[in-house]
Amino acid sequence: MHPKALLDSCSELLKQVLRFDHPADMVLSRYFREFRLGPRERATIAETIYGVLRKKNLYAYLAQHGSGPPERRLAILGFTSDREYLSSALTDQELDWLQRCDQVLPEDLMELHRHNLPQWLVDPLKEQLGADFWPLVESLNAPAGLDMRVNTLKDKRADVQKELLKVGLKTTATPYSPWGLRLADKSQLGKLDAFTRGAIEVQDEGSQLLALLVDAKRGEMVVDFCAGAGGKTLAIGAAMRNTGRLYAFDTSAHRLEALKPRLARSGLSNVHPVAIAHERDDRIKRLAGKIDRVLVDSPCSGLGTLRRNPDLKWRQNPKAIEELTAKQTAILQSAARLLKPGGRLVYATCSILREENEAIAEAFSLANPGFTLMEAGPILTHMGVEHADTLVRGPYLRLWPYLHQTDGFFAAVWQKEL
Ligand SMILES: C[S@@+](CC[C@H](N)C(=O)[O-])C[C@H]1O[C@@H](n2cnc3c(N)ncnc32)[C@H](O)[C@@H]1O
Repeated sequence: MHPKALLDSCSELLKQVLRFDHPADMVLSRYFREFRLGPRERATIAETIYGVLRKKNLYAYLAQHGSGPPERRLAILGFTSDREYLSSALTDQELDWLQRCDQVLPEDLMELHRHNLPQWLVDPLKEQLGADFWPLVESLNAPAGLDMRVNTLKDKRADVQKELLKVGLKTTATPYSPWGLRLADKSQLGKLDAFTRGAIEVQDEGSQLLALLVDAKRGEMVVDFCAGAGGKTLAIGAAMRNTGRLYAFDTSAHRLEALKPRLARSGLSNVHPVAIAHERDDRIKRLAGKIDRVLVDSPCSGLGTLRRNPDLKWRQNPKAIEELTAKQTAILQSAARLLKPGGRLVYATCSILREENEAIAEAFSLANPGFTLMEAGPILTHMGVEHADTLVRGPYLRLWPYLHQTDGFFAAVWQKEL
């Protein structure tokens, strides 16, 4: 594709994405389904769009001084291909403006143009993190790597690693999860034999650690309350060695549908997907007091995944967070009723906000004296996770991209009294 056409595609897509009517990945997949492009062109377009979303404050500021349609100026600033290739698509005026942009020094910029966050997010993050605010910002504005979980029901991690190396994919064992492999470069895994036979699934190391906290055992009754497309369900089902009964609940039948082909690949037959109407559904009431372990991977702002979904920081707002926290409280309270005496409850999010994490857990502990908060660190150590003490803040699991190279995750664990 000629660089001029590629830049035009980026500008057109930015116009749609920056309306924030739909998630950016949805807009991109629709575009790629409509226009058949090569893998390099798709990568350039996607990275340019994500690059602009990551640095929207800065680019909008620099774009004020250029000429031509604003989306084109943003696309030029975020364009990920090499400068020579880009230059061949630009007018002399644009080249001149771009050169002036290159000369702007970070120390001359206002804070808002350096952190590229909406102000409502800056204050709570600074309060929570102090001097670590800037390392966090830097990590959130960088693209994420690609982690996989090895399905230990089918293969050993070391064997899969050797198999992938034979087809030219160099991986390293993830430092914390005993199930994980990390790819140095992003690759398409869908056609690999290891993928089609269910030996690997794409899953962030942080998500793997959440499934490890459940510590589901052979023969148990387990509920994944917000199973979605089943990322954690598959990990828990394999940990149960395909025995017992694992219910995968979700209010979205559509998301549960996406679990089915993954289940077929995984070889698991202990998983029972159930679409529920809401968290007080009658089907849940029938299971009250019968379940050994419950994972609540709660709907949340997703702000821990900004490396992969940078549009979320522009799509979320304080009102939406408030609504989410009410939902999180209600779901956790309902899910807790499922547990047997002595059972384990895990509440998790992929948010970095205290409101969706510690605040929900603290309120639950206060309202439910029959549940004892457990220390996440020793549980993870018991599960074979090295350096688990570096993954926690107090009793809670707290993962950060700048510290752990995972998405941002939170988890709290309770035991119901005997
Ligand atoms: C964070 S996502 C789950 C991701 C999934 N566990 C995974 O590992 O891929 C949260 C899920 O909660 C579901 N959800 C929202 N409200 C719910 C409710 N009241 N009860 C159960 N699930 C709900 C959403 O449909 C969404 O799939």
